[in-house]
Amino acid sequence: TKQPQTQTGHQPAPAGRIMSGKSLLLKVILLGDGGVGKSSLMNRYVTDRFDSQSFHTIGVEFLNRDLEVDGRLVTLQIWDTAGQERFKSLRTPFYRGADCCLLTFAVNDLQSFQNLGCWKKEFMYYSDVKDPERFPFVVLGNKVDMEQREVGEDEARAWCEENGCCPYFETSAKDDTNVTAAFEAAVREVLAAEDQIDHTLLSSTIDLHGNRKTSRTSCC
Ligand SMILES: Nc1nc2c(ncn2[C@@H]2O[C@H](COP(=O)(O)OP(=O)(O)OP(=O)(O)O)[C@@H](O)[C@H]2O)c(=O)[nH]1
Repeated sequence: TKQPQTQTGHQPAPAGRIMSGKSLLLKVILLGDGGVGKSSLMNRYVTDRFDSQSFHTIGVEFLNRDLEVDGRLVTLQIWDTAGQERFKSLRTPFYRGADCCLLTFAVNDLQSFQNLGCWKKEFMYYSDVKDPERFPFVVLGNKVDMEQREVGEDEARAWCEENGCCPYFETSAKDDTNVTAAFEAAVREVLAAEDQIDHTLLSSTIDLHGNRKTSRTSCC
């Protein structure tokens, strides 16, 4: 059984990597159309509950959960945003300081899948991401418990490959399918991106003019 430590709030997290006690504090943000199940995924992961009557989010909310990934203690601060267009100005100020973005759609809603690119663009526009090519995204195809699908798994995986080779998870907040795996993957993506930066800095060279030279490897 899960024994999460939770905390709720409505203040933006400070930007940058900070420690919460002995654990690393990571901010992940859930984006996607209204009704795809962002709040349900966060609540399933942190409180192990599912509400079939959940209300639309207004603005943003966050919950914390402590976990250990590959021997590292992490406090995951999960930000759930309002997917409805009318709440755009309330959610975008909270994109800053995110360490990972979880782009979410519902597999029974083609439009929500087609909008993934818009969500990615919106995130990149309002966040303070320094290196867009290395920023970690994870894609979640939610509601896989529903019988009628409008988006196939292959189609979703192809989109992920074309859009930065981001990991893809088919989830159900209702049945608790792949929810833990998806959030843990987000943490691993952040840690891997940091390791890559460290590695790049270590392996880079300074040329005669004082410029740092690095060679970039493919993400796939
Ligand atoms: N069958 C099924 N229903 C789900 C699942 N996840 C969420 N729902 C339902 O879908 C509806 C919308 O879920 P929310 O979690 O509120 O969606 P949201 O993306 O947070 O919506 P906004 O707050 O408007 O952005 C609710 O009725 C949920 O119970 C799932 O995995 N399977």
